[in-house]
This record gives sequence, structure tokens and C-alpha cells, in this order.
Amino acid sequence: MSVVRICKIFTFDAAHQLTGHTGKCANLHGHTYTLEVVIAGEPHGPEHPSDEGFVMDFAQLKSIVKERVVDVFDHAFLAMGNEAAIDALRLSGSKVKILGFRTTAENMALYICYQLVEAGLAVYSVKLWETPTSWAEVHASDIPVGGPKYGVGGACDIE
Ligand SMILES: Nc1nc2c(c(=O)[nH]1)N=C([C@H](O)[C@H](O)COP(=O)(O)OP(=O)(O)OP(=O)(O)O)CN2
Ligand SMILES: [Zn+2]
Repeated sequence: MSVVRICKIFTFDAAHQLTGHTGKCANLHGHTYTLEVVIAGEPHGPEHPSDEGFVMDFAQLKSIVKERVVDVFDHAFLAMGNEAAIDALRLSGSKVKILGFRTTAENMALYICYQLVEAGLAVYSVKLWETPTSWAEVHASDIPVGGPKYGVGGACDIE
């Protein structure tokens, strides 16, 4: 049998702020993110009659990515943890997800990839489109055992 890669594509809307950035992204702003999740494996054989020919049922993949990532991030303020707006947003009842790292496309792709590996998926890669012209891609095989390193300046343990 041959290894085949399959992909499912998701979108979610979220706000973030790159505090300390010298450009426009230092402002609190939002994106409609597109997430491409690629799974690798050999298609099932006749011993799995329902899923024969599938690497993985797209419906099952959708359900896991939705629960672990999309539903967590959608319509949230994705925060490192030190943004001044957090308290006001929480007071107003807004959804805030503290990630503990600077919410660049690169760091978010690393985080998402690791979350999905931890969920038991045979992740090959994730690609996160932050805008229609900007994306970051992570190959699961490049993530160290124990999880991604986000950089000394990007870590934050504020909860
Ligand atoms: N390497 C990175 N650079 C930037 C990131 C990032 O996560 N990684 N993030 C931002 C901003 O958050 C925002 O995404 C702006 O990005 P940009 O591509 O510049 O957005 P535009 O709307 O200006 O895109 P155009 O297609 O060029 O109009 C900034 N940089
Ligand atoms: Zn942005």
C-alpha cells in the first residue's frame, strides 16, 4: 500500500494583537483564518468495510479539529496573556483564549499542529492562512518531543 495525504480545510474568525510590534498589527484587529490540516497514512483495506479506501473519514477529522481548535478559537480574542484589553473584554462577556505566546501565524500554526498530534491524529502538516496572502506552515515531524518552543520573548505564563 502507498501512503496518501488527505486535507480538510476549516475557517474561524478571531481577534488578536501583536503587542510591541512596530507596524499596524500592534492594534487589536481580526482575521478570518483558514486552516488546512493534512493527515498522512495508508488507506484502510477491506478489514474496515465502512472506511475502506479512506486514510481517515473526513467527517471524523472534522469533528476532532472542530472540537480541539475551531470551536476554541472561533470568535475569540486570541491572547498572549499580557494584553491590556483582556480584563475589559472578559468583563463585557467576550470570549478570550489565553495562549501564552505571541499570537503570530507561525506560533499559532505550531500550537494547532501540536494540539492535533496530542489528539492522536496522524498529522502530516498544518497550514494557517492569516490573511488571503499570508500563511505559516508546520510539519508535525519538525515539532520537538514535549511540544513546540515559542521563543524566549514569546512565552507568557499569565493565565
Ligand atoms: N511573519 C509574520 N508577519 C506578520 C504576522 C505574522 O503572524 N507573522 N502578522 C501580522 C499581522 O497580524 C497581520 O496578519 C497583517 O499581516 P499582513 O500580511 O501584512 O496583512 P495585510 O492585510 O496588510 O495583507 P496584504 O495582503 O499585504 O494587504 C503582520 N506580520
Ligand atoms: Zn493579525
